[in-house]
Amino acid sequence: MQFDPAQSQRAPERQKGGMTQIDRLAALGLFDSRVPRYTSYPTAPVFSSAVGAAEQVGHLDALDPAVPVSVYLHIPFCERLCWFCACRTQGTRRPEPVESYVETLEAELKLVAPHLPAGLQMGRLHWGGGTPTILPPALIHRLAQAVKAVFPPTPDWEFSVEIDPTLVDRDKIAALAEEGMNRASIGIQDFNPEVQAAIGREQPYEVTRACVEDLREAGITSLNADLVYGLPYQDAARLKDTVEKVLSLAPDRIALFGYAHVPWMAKRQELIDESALPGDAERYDLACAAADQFRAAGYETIGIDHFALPEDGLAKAAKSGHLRRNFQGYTDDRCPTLIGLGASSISRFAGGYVQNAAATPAYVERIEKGQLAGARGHEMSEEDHLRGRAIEMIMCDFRLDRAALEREFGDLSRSIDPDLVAVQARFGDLVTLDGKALEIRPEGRALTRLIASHFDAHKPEGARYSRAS
Ligand SMILES: C=Cc1c2[nH]c(c1C)Cc1[nH]c(c(CCC(=O)O)c1C)Cc1[nH]c(c(C)c1CCC(=O)O)Cc1[nH]c(c(C)c1C=C)C2
Ligand SMILES: C[C@H]1O[C@@H](n2cnc3c(N)ncnc32)[C@H](O)[C@@H]1O
Ligand code: MET
Ligand code: SF4
Repeated sequence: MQFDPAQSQRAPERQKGGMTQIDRLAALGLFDSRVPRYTSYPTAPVFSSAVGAAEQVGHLDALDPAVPVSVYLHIPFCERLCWFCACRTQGTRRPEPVESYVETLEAELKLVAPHLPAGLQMGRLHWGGGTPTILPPALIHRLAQAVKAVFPPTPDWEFSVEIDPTLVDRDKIAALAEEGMNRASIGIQDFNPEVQAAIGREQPYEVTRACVEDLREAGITSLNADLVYGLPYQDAARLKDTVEKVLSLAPDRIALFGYAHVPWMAKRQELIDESALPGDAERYDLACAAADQFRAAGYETIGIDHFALPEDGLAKAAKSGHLRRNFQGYTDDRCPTLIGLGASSISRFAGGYVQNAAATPAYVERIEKGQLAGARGHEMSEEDHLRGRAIEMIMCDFRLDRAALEREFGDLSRSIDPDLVAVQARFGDLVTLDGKALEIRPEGRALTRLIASHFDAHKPEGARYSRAS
């Protein structure tokens, strides 16, 4: 779902020289290509184990205390394990593993603290997962205070939390709000009971609605809802109904992700009935129809898979050219540094990426030995910075500003010129190219990830990504 829905063309209007628009996109590789989602460049699968704790220390020691950092904290636990989910998380119904993990996070914070320059502040904090709301109120307070002790928040800091509406209550929301939570993201995915049964995730509308009311009452100013298209048994009527229910909750932002079926990566997806997944054309039409519905309700399209009300920070960032991409997807966060804490978390520094050991036991082992948990990563060359910015521009703005890259990177910016020419040769009038910029026209936006991948000099040989559409 990667286009401006205002311009999206559904049958029968999408004829183009005897070929339907969808046939044309298919011929260009929309359904066959397997390309990254570019939440970073280089992407996580190409990180090397040659980078680890030593580089992490170097990057932390080099931080400028005058520039606030963003902090991401990963909670890899859920009470239920939805079959469609590709996130790094494990199921538990007991409190002990969660409590012990919080202790490890506290220990990690103590290991990081001596490497931070005096006076460094935190501009943003995000708790993701997994399900952070698996923490009981006492652990929420303990963890938030441990983070704030090491990273004092700026006066206007933002604190966002990923919330499972079926695993949260008023006490947990009150605890989070007391600690400063002002943004929240709820998982919805789909409201249809048949679809929910097919993804192993029961979630009544009423429970979701009550959660939203509690969050609003607690003072949440920006609420995001996650949806997924391309799930088993989804069809036009069901998705339309889901979108109507979502609209009745009036979220400020919506993420509408294309279902990534990657059972070789996420074993639990073997429980998904592949024969019930929508076909290529149906999947494309589902995305178009949902996007049209959000547009009609006053939401603006943000990048390839988000929508936001015009007053929301994400829409404002998109309009002013300040939209950015990070591991959570699209963001209006302009902090150059993201410090990731917890199992599998990725830190982004000016000089490179460092990912913590991914499996929880391996992460815990490192921290218990008194080492930082960085286990993989990538040191950025100047050309990596150039290509990373080029890809981010395409993913965020559908426009690669060649002139801006020249201003920032000088002669080095010429190294992407052959790729610009190759993109124009392959995608023809779906893009425009002049001396100043490459632009993806609305009809070509479904191909955005594929076009971005032309600028990727690190495409791994064996990595099996999810589909491009
Ligand atoms: C919170 C949910 C998700 C995050 N990423 C995905 C989901 C559902 C989806 C996803 N991420 C990757 C793939 C495979 C390649 C692709 O299709 O593009 C999929 C389906 C790649 C990837 N992204 C990250 C990592 C570490 C990886 C692959 C390697 C690995 O599994 O470790 C970064 C990353 N993605 C998410 C988070 C929270 C995160 C790092 C902190 C979220
Ligand atoms: C964090 C968000 O990631 C999305 N998410 C989780 N697993 C997948 C997948 N396999 N494909 C697409 N999106 C997914 C859900 O919408 C979740 O809420
Ligand atoms: N675990 C929560 C949910 O599914 C948050 C989104 S998925 C990381 O609702
Ligand atoms: S969708 Fe959310 S609740 Fe379901 S398994 Fe994934 S992280 Fe856990």
